Amino acid sequence: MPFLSDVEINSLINSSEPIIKDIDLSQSIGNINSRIQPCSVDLSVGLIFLPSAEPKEKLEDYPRVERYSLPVGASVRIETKEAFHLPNDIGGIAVAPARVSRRGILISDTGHIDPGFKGKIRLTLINFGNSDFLLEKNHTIATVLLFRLNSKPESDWSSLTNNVDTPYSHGLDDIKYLAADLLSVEKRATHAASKEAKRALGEAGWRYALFTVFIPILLGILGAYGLEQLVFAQRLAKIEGQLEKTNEDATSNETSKAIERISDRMYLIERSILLRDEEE
Ligand SMILES: O=c1ccn([C@H]2C[C@H](O)[C@@H](COP(=O)(O)OP(=O)(O)OP(=O)(O)O)O2)c(=O)[nH]1
Repeated sequence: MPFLSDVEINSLINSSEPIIKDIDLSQSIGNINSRIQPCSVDLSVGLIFLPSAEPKEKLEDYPRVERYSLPVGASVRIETKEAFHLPNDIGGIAVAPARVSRRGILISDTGHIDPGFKGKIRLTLINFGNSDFLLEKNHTIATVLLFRLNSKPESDWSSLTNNVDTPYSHGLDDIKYLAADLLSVEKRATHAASKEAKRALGEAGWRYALFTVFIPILLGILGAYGLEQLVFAQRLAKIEGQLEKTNEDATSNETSKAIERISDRMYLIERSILLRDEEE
């Protein structure tokens, strides 16, 4: 099964019955940006069909655009700009171009193109990367290796489909099965963020209480009993050190333990002041 070279592909595209229509031939073979590569053809984005959170009744109800920034975890259906008009002895294998897959974009249904296939190719793209991926009309989105069969098939795509041109809805009407936000990234991110915010607020609340309530009360007690600061300076230094450590603690569990230790110390200080007062 020999693959077609750039020379063969070029002559079949430029023949009286072109095997690919609507292809941009402004860059000639030998140019890195040429649509015709050594043994393949690059296909580009034509239309972008956006799935909907709520499945719609008709294909026409789904938004279609020529430019779209595909969010992380989202999927779209793409129709190529180019249309195949393959004879019955030429088939193709569609693969994702490296520049697309390197960005974490999975093309879920690249596969074979039947000999005799007539029409545009429809692809499903899912963004598994960590950043939005810009899709735009004329951007390369698939690479197709073309091959010639060793012998003619008894039945090609055209005869399988009763020689009717591939219907517009072919490979598009299943858009209703696509999830708008495949990995529910947005939902999960919001949940994680609100959980983290609650945790942070909880810890901050404790720290705020320590600084604004307990410490002033303690200092008030010290002042009221006229005790020399030197007597308690060492203990206060320990409390401050403990508070600093509390700020650095990574988990709420560690924070709670540190707060417990500080509270115990404060209780002991308070008791020692009261005992001293009774003795006097
Ligand atoms: O990613 C692809 C792969 C193929 N095709 C086209 C060319 C192919 O000749 C035709 C049928 O492909 P396939 O035989 O793989 O699909 P099927 O599920 O067997 O048939 P159908 O799509 O009619 O259900 O669809 C696409 O549009 N997109």
